[in-house]
Amino acid sequence: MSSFLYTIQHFLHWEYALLLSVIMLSGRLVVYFLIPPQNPRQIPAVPFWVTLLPLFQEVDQQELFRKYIAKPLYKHGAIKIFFGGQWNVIVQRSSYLSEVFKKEQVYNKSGNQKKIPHSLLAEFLGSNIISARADEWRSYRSVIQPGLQTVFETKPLFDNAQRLSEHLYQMQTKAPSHGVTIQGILQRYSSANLLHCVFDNPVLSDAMMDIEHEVPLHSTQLTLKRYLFRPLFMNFPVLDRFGSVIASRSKARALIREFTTLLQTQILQAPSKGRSEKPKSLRGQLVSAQQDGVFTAKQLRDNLNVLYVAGQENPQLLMISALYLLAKYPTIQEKLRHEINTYGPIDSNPTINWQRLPYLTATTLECLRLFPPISQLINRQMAEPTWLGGDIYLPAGTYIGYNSYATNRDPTVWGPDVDTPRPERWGSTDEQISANYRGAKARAEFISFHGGSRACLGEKFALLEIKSTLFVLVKNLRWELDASWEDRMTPAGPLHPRGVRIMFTKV
Ligand code: HEM
Repeated sequence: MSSFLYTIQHFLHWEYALLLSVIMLSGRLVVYFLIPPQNPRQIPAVPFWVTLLPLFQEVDQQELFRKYIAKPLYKHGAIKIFFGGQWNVIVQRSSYLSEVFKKEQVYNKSGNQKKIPHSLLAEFLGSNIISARADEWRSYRSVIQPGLQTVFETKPLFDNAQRLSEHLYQMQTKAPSHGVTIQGILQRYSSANLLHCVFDNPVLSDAMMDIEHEVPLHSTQLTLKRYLFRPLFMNFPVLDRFGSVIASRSKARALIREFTTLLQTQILQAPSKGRSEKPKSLRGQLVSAQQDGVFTAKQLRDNLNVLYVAGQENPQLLMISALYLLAKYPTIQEKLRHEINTYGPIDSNPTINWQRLPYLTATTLECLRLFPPISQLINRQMAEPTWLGGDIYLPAGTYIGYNSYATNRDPTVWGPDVDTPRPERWGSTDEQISANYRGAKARAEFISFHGGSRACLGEKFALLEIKSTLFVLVKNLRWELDASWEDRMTPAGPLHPRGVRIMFTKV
């Protein structure tokens, strides 16, 4: 009997201990994850559940921003926000951002490979030119910068844009009662531009524009994006620790390997057929860096992955938003058409004098201001405790980032009509627009391409690409939003119109 009682008591102790541990662990998790840290004390926190809402319901992140984030963020210039399984600080005010961009050694770049090293995102992009810092970054930059800050040809961009406008029109005539879903074709188009102009591969570029046929690089990238950016894993990357027992994460890992191999074979090792390798082409720079021992095989792989993804994805997002804005605001589209038509005829190998197209430049900048493709990014960590702008105490180790969407729409900078597209705000002549653009970037009021020494290296190419695209499309087509498409933005990730459908007619 007594041994029976002992067993029961023992069992109860064991049960209690387990229960207590579970309660304590949950308590610690709640405290760790959900209760914002005390510091920085000077700024408020967005309730943790706001960033988790897209996991549970259909939301529009533009509405979430307006409802829960805009007011405290604009009031304090920075805010605490729960993202990627941890608390971070998002900086919005230009004067604070200028400081962040200038003091690299205090506001250390710290990408996913440091922040969440076990995650699939870290495995995919590793340590690369965007996320690395100090000597490692300088070494990457010495190789990559010459390949990106070269003179790009306009002809391949115009040729591809011409094919794009024909495809869009054909897609429209095949299903005349519905708007064209532009996202997929724009992914192929921006890949084609990047492959031809930056990676010096006209053959693969041509295949990308042949939309009747599948291109493995394109289809694998599409599937990989679907698997990699699952909201649950974006919000709780710690779950990637158990990736080997979660079928969808194993699949994502396999897709990363497949995509990486395709990039290596099709870009770096591709035969030189149809290629007129330029002395400092990005492809050539990368290949030489490995041959000369400047890059290890892993560094080459990580940088190629990030260059392809950033170089393809960001222009694609910008094109989606630009087509959306021009569809929604026909007056701007017509004014642009008028400027382009008065430019006069262009020959088959166009050398465009962009200075004669100020409204096109201003429209491009206005699209970039309203919908920066990288709408929010948190990839810096405090190397030491610092008072940001003398106002906000940031302890060492704090993760900080920026929200370009918020900074680019700051009403104290851009005026009360900040949410309305108005290309005229940039000026009417090329000189005015260039001066305003340079000034807004220098003051960190327009941060779509970031700023300071870590500013985007692809800016020149991206601007040429989007201007060429709009030039040809506006000349050939007129478009409007499909009235049956619900005008809403993506629930999470890069902020842009979700699945936008557009009706095209010939001009
Ligand atoms: C509309 C198009 C683009 C936008 C809006 C854009 C935006 C940005 C932003 C915001 C950053 C800074 C990221 C950070 O804070 O860590 C960046 C960095 C970078 N971007 Fe872009 N990007 C675009 C196109 C491109 C293209 C086409 C390429 C190359 C093919 C490119 C290459 C780079 C590189 C190499 C960096 C790293 C610069 C450094 O840290 O030294 N980008 N870009």
